[in-house]
Amino acid sequence: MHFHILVFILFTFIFTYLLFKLFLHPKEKSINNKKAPGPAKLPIIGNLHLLGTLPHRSLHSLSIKYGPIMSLQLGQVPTIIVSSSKAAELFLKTHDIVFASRPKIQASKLISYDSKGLAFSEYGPYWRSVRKLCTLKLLSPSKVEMFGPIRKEELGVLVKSLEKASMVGEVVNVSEVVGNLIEEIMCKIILGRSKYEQFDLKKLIQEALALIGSFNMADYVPWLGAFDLQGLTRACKRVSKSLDEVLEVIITEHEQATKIDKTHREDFVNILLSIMHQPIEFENEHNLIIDRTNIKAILLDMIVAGIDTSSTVIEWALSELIRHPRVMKNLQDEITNEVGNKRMVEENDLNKLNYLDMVVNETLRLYPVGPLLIPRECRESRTIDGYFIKKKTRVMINAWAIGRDLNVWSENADEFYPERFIDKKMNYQGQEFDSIPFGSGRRRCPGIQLGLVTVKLVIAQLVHCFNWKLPYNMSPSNLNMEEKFGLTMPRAQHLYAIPSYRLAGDAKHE
Ligand code: HEM
Repeated sequence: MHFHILVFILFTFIFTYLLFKLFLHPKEKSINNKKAPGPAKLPIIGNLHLLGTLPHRSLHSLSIKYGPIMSLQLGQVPTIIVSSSKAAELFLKTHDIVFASRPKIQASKLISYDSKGLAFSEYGPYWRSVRKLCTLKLLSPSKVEMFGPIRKEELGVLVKSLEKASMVGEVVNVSEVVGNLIEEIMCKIILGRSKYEQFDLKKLIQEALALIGSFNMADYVPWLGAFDLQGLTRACKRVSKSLDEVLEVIITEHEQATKIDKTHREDFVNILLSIMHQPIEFENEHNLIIDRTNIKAILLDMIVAGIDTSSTVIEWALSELIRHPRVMKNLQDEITNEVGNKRMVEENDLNKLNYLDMVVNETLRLYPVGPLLIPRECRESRTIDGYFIKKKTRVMINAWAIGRDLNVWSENADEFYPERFIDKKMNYQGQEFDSIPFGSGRRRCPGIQLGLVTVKLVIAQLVHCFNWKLPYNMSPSNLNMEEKFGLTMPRAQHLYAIPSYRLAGDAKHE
């Protein structure tokens, strides 16, 4: 019985699709507008089969054939892939407002309260208000500085445990300890604490990250979504229910603590609760009164966007430093010259460490954690560089390809060579397009400052306090550097290394 219904539905869709192709397509063509070049597509799936397991690499190869503005059909979604810095500037600066929206994806609808957070909400008064709120109240320079003691404390704990490991020559899973460190830091900043006996917050966050990053057929061939063939709809609903329960507990706990003690520590939950039920913005008579659902959606976005990003950058930087002893030595020398060898690095040392900046810029160029940024959606039909782009077209910016463009970065573009940034200062505020690890334009990352200070401090500390060598006498040049594709782009294999403590015996490290 069910089988017959399924066959009937499939035939109905295929029939509708063919009708659409026969009668609508010629009409489209008759409009004299040039489409960006792209590969031939298959019925129903379009070009989905060309993405492969590492879409940023497959799309880069295709762009060499079809050009920096390439047209694809992903299932039923017309898509433009942007693969050069010049083209990115057109989409993210010249015509930024046209491409400042996000497509609705199923995972964000189900997990992130119908996209009521920041990262996946469509462009408009709601997004503008929430963005302003997050930039001013949560991620401003003064707030980033205010959370400095949390970074210092957590990093101190890690250094102590690594010092113990170094005494016995233990092999450390660097990817795991860095991941845990960033999770601890971000959960304390966002939620006030990271450990809860009642539930496994870390596991839930990992599940949510995996679901938001997964490739869901429902987003590309919506009529297939009804069948939930990948089981992702069910998984999203289950994780969303558990996360909601957890957020309710955390918020209620904060509300009760505030009633008892007015001098509570500031974290994102408390900051947001202090403005609950208040209008946060008046714009063309749009008056957003922030409620509990808005707060939960914003908190979730901060957790999802804030944790994996920073830890992935640190993991890649340490891998490249271990692979390049010359660069590692230059960096350690710079830090020792500024800080000495009797104390740990402090946050206010960071602005004197120019070589560290270059190492971080080079890591972000080669390993942008969001290789295709977060997809954009075209808000109105527009002709860009002679190519007609229809309203609702999805736009993906291949930041990975842009950072490795031979025309911009010369023939050694694939090499880790921080010195290329000696005369090229990067501030990621939307002026440069040769490397765009934080995106650009209105939707660029609002957590740049928090991300950069965390990444720089952790890298500086770990190479200042320790020398690192690969286990089992592995040669640095043999370290596997393959990546995995997802919401972020981490190493395919965890990084393992042996630390040896290098500060003076009486050095202070708290
Ligand atoms: C080194 C660390 C980080 C990197 C490399 C990074 C990268 C990115 C990228 C590529 C985007 C998409 C931009 C676009 O579409 O143009 C983004 C968006 C975003 N990031 Fe970050 N990010 C980092 C850290 C953070 C942190 C620490 C937070 C907050 C706790 C954060 C919050 C967000 C949010 C909320 C968005 C969505 C913005 C919007 O759509 O308006 N990020 N980030």
